[in-house]
Amino acid sequence: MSSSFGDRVKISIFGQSHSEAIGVVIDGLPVGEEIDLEAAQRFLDRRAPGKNAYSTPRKEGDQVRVVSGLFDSKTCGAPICAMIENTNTRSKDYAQLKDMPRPGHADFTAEIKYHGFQDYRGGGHFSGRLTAPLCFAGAVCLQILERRGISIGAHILSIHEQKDKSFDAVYITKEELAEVVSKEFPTIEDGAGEEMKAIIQKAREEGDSVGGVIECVAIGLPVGIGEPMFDGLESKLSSIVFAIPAVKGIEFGEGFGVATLFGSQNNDLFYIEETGKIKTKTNHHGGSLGGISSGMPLVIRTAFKPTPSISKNQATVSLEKGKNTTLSVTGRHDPCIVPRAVPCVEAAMAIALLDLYELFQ
Ligand SMILES: Cc1cc2nc3c(=O)[nH]c(=O)nc-3n(C[C@H](O)[C@H](O)[C@H](O)COP(=O)(O)O)c2cc1C
Ligand SMILES: C=C(O[C@@H]1CC(C(=O)O)=C[C@@H](OP(=O)(O)O)[C@H]1O)C(=O)O
Repeated sequence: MSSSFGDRVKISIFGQSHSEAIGVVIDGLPVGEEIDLEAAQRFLDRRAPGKNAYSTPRKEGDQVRVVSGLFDSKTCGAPICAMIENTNTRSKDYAQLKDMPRPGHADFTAEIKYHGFQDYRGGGHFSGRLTAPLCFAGAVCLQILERRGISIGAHILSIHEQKDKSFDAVYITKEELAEVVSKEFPTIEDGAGEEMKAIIQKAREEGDSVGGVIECVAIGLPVGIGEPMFDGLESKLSSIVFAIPAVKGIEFGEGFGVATLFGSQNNDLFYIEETGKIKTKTNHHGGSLGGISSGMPLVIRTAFKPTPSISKNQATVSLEKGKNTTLSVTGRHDPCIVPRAVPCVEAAMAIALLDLYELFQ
């Protein structure tokens, strides 16, 4: 399996949902960078399962243990290795799923690809649980980026058909980002958040699940981050964001909306600010021109599908018997992935941006 990302700052994620531990090795970080492990832990806590009614009931402390790579709290040139124990596994929930693949999950494709040798318990290496080490790596990268004047924050833009307000793609500030990120249910408008919680609760009661969209933004980027073709901002960010399980779409700036605009509507017009800085009046391009940062806020929207494991009866097959059958998934599942995935998208963006920033240096 290939679970590594990055050219300068490289991460490699290991473990399975029900193995002894999961973790990440981070290589190529700039040296002498102080890493506040308590702040990193707080970042991970935003994703941790088992904390509220719209999360899986599986309770994990997600305490990170850094076993190497920091000396006197600073990056020292050696790779950081961080481990997170799996403490609350219940593998019996998965006994029948080896034979009857869940519609929408990776059971079927993993079974065929790995000839039945894959660890199917808890989704194995395909589990959303693997976003815990992704968040640790992201938290480390975020701290380094903050020191270079770059801030990242995300919010829930929609759940099912309920929408929150969008970020102001031109004038979004660091303070606004910090405020939304500090919320337990991160929406800009609290009323929209309450409606979303009710939608998730209803889906859960009906044995169903819902999806949604996360909007994430980076501000303070200098002009020039991103390499040609395959290593442009869009390419790099898409590649890491699609590593988050259940992501099915990503948009930059106006995204799919550009298809219905005229050039005169979509072009972002340049002007010179009093400071002498060149900016654009609008931000349909979402901060990326030619895959290179323009200095405007970098705006992405990520679509998450509804959680595949639901208790409604659904058609599947028995692989052993070679027969059609039906399945109602039991066990502990998120009725909606989106609320816990907010820091995952921030983390993915931070890792990709630090990797590209180090090339830009
Ligand atoms: C934070 C997080 C939590 C998730 N929780 C669940 C879950 O409880 N049950 C489930 O079936 N899928 C869950 N998923 C999604 C599956 O892991 C994912 O759909 C599956 O691995 C198949 O991958 P794909 O959807 O990207 O194709 C979660 C994903 C994330 C990011
Ligand atoms: C444990 C986490 O989420 C898990 C993600 C997940 C999946 O299929 O992705 C399925 C469930 O696993 P289990 O059946 O072992 O409880 C979730 O609880 C986590 O995010 O830390």
